[in-house]
Amino acid sequence: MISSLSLAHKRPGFNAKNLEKRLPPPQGRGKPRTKGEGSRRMIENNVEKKQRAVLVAVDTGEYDAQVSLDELEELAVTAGAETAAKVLQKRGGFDPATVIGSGRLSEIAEFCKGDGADLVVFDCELSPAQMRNIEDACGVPVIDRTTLILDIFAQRAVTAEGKLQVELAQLRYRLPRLTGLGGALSRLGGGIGTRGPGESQLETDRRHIRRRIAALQDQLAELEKRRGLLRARRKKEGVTTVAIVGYTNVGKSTLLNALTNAGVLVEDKLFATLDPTSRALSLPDGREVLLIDTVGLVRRLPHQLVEAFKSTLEEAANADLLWCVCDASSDETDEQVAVTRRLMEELGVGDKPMLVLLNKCDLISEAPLLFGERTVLLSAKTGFGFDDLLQKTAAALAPTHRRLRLLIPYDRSGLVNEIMAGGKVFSQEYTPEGTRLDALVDVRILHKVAEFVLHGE
Ligand SMILES: Nc1nc2c(ncn2[C@@H]2O[C@H](COP(=O)(O)OP(=O)(O)OP(=O)(O)O)[C@@H](O)[C@H]2O)c(=O)[nH]1
Ligand SMILES: [Mg+2]
Repeated sequence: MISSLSLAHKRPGFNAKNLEKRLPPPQGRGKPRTKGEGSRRMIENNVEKKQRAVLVAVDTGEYDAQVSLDELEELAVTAGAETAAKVLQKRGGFDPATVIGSGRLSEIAEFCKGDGADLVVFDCELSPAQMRNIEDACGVPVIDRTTLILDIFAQRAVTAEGKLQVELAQLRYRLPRLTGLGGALSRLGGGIGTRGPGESQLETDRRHIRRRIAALQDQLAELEKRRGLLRARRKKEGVTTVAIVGYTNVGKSTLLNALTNAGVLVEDKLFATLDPTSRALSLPDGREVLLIDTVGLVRRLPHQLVEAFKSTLEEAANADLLWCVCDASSDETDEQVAVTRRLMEELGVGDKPMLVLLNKCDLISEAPLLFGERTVLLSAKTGFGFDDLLQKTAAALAPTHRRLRLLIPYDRSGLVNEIMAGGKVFSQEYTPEGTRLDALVDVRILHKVAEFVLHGE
């Protein structure tokens, strides 16, 4: 234990501050441990004790590994763990057997065996063999970023569809990783990476899992069909939709709640929202739009998750306008917008009209450089910028209706019914000349009512 710590101090990349700050309590430290004991203890103590995780990233220069590692830490904390140490290793590429170099691996192994940590989380995806090799060396469960995110999703899914989607993604991800994992099944008792609906299924054989996957796909297809019908009906009824998309924890749900009293759970945590909630919102031009909250994004969102949440994200893909919310008080504002744009492109809707909402501006003193015509400076918390947001939203949406004052003669009163059916009437008065209306008229019937428009009122 001591030697691993002092080594850690000397080695660049090992976050010594974290190691010092979050040292495990002295009892039991240095006690020899057999393989598997860690997981048993984890189950016993699961309720009152947080898992202590070593977080590992390899910097191959492909992306900003430090930022990604910091985000991994946030994800681990969200999943209920605490950081025991952070390790960043610069390498030309991943080691095919163990991802990181053998020297660094034995350092981490020593740290784990000395009771410094009971979980190792890798920022990159691990192959089944890599997972097994690292697990054998460290004697504690080893998971990767995808498993971690899936675990958070499993904890947070609320609706039937959300739960099915998470279970499907978990099973698909675990299936190839079950082969030959021998001892690994014993670790499926609890803790990060093992929660969620998949637990009982995982103790049975792969065939059973495959059957379960097929059943889940059927159920989801059924739900997706229903969702599709709903979307088609909305479209037919001419409902305009605005989807709130963006990075996790930027304030999407807070905004929906502030604008519509939706009562969606808001938390200072990643992935508070997994299921789309929609609420009606009135625009200044009198139009009503449907506002849809969506699942938050993270950088390098695992492909399985995009796949799993495709139907949910399709709500965004099918919207008439996107509100891309980002956190103006973060150093990562640009990256948050970029991640969202990339995902929209992946969904094939990169060219959809989009407003960029710079939220949490109550936390900043200067307006960010990003500011422009299609940008709104906003605070979901204080309400600052709401007027601007609604104005720009109305302007960004293709006009479907026009507000008009009309005088419809009684022999054409069929038109009044038509206006009511396709638009909205604000006031109606019966005069000797006919029905006077103040109404939002569907642009598709403008030609029919043009001669009855009252000008100059
Ligand atoms: N200061 C400040 N805090 C805000 C503002 N908007 C949201 N927050 C806080 O940011 C945190 C995250 O808010 P949520 O609305 O849950 O964020 P979200 O984007 O829906 O997050 P996910 O559902 O996890 O993707 C909460 O603690 C909010 O109180 C804002 O305008 N100003
Ligand atoms: Mg939310």
